[in-house]
Amino acid sequence: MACFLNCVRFDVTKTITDKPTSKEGSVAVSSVTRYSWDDVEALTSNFSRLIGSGGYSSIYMARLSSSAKAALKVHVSSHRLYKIFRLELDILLRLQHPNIVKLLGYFDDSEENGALLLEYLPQGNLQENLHSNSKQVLPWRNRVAIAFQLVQAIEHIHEKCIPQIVHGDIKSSNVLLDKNFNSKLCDFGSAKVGFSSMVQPSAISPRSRHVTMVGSPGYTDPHYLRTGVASKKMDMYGFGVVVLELISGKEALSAGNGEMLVHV
Ligand SMILES: Nc1ncnc2c1ncn2[C@@H]1O[C@H](COP(=O)(O)OP(=O)(O)OP(=O)(O)O)[C@@H](O)[C@H]1O
Repeated sequence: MACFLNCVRFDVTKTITDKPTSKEGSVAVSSVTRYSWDDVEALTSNFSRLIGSGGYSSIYMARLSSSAKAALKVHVSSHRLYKIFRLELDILLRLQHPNIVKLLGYFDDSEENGALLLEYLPQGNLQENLHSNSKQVLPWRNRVAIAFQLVQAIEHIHEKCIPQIVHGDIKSSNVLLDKNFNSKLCDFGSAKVGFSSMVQPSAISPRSRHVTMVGSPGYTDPHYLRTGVASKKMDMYGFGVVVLELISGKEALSAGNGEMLVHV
């Protein structure tokens, strides 16, 4: 319990520059807790329960109090991945929307290590709910609501934030579900903000032979793959694939024959 007393509470809106604001007014998370590493260990009971993992991170169950649960996303320790953590942190600090995962706090050593404390979504991600045999079949009304809520989250980052945000990795495993199966978009580690969301990345030069592209097989806009130019359209392409998954119940990329759903 001592750790909670050590937490630094501050108004993050005062520390952030160049923050996107909503066209409906200035929107930013008003208060987010900055934790020490000791706090992180205490919150997760020494990382005792892994609840998810991704390419860059591991996600652990955390407890804020005896009843309140949260999810702690610990980024893999490295200088390169620290930049992804900072990007995701900076974006989440600025976003507040019912269909976007809420940031509760974070740990940042300003060098290589970072962690995000997020609201806990007990029904896991949409991919598991659609394609795992152990899960109940998702009713049609939930599927329609999830599609509608996901596109509202996308509309918010594209049209209501200044500068605009392109998520860059819309896929069913980045859509989390709360206890009532409401959807929350997560994972802003591939996002592009403002001008950078409309330009060709520097890695894509005529002379460069190796091009680093972000994207998930089955969901990536072919135009982005051809040109490297990120745009809002790449998010809409990913959204279209998720809608196909919701309607058909098939995976974006078949584990069996590697066939892409968009080609079926
Ligand atoms: N807030 C949360 N509540 C419950 N589960 C979560 C939460 N955040 C993440 N997860 C679980 O962890 C998985 C990975 O999370 P996330 O996509 O944020 O990680 P990542 O390292 O950025 O992954 P990627 O490989 O897609 O880049 C999710 O698909 C989900 O199953």
